Amino acid sequence: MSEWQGWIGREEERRDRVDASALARWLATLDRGPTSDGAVPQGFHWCLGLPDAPTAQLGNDGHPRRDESEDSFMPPAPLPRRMWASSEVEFLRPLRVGETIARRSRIAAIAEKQGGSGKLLFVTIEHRTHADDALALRETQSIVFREAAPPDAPLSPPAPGAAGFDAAAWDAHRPMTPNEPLLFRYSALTFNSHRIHYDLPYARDAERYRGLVVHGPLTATLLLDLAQRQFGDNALTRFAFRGLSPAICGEPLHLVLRGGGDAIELAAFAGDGRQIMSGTAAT
Ligand SMILES: CC(C)(COP(=O)(O)OP(=O)(O)OC[C@H]1O[C@@H](n2cnc3c(N)ncnc32)[C@H](O)[C@@H]1OP(=O)(O)O)[C@@H](O)C(=O)NCCC(=O)NCCSC(=O)C[C@](C)(O)C(=O)O
Repeated sequence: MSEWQGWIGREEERRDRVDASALARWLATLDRGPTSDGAVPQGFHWCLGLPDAPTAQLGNDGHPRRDESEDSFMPPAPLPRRMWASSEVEFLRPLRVGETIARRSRIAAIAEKQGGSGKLLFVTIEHRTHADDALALRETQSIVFREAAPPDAPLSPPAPGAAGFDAAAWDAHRPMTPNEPLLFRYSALTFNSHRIHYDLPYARDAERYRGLVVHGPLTATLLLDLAQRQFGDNALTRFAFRGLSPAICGEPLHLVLRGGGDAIELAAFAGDGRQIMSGTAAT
């Protein structure tokens, strides 16, 4: 039996409210206007039910410390470098300003794997989000913990090559460059104090990234935004994404999609063609 068996099934519940001011800040962060019907655009749910551990209880990476205690929801992964690996979201009904949110989360699986980059520990969490007592969203999220990088490890991802990105194969393309203010605003919106997103010496020296890392849910939110510009606000019934390689702040990011109906393909690429994220969705 895995040493993690006792953590499977552990649950937590967080309560929140869809707040008009938070929504206004989210829309400003994404450079977009409100929806025509007043509902909250898809992607905003990642700003709800946030971790609120006191600052004194944060670990070296800026996340709430993970330990064996009864109040710790996340298992005490011995691997220090945390990343958001993937998510599968089902949108059952749009959220509206003023609604009361209850999100129940459950540790569904913990799996050790050997990856090309070293030892990996995947923690899979199932979330159920109710808005005014109606089930509005289901999400299965995977967080990955990676082993420490030796202090002289080459910075990752490798410096951009020259190949370039080809937009011709896609139906919609939004080029952009995530910058420090965008990353700061997204960290603030999600109350995420993970240092890889704002502390360059830490990101480079402790975790061996080439620069500040763009949040996985921010890239996913930008893809959802692209899809909603194409198909309409709250048009998607499901969205799944997988982080393939870190996006670096200050470097070009190409957000693309193609297809329609139940066969929408989404992706994010770096300027040199390195794929950052893959995704699928359906209307
Ligand atoms: C995760 C890395 C290190 C693995 O890269 P690797 O080369 O070591 O692994 P691999 O050899 O490609 O795969 C090994 C195994 O892992 C699985 N696997 C591999 N990748 C995934 C994935 N994404 N989701 C689910 N499973 C995955 C893969 O299927 C395989 O399983 P198998 O042995 O059973 O066949 C690499 O893919 C990578 O760097 N991805 C980018 C992640 C990223 O940039 N996330 C966003 C930034 S971090 C963040 O936003 C944080 C936040 C918001 O602050 C916060 O803490 O919550």
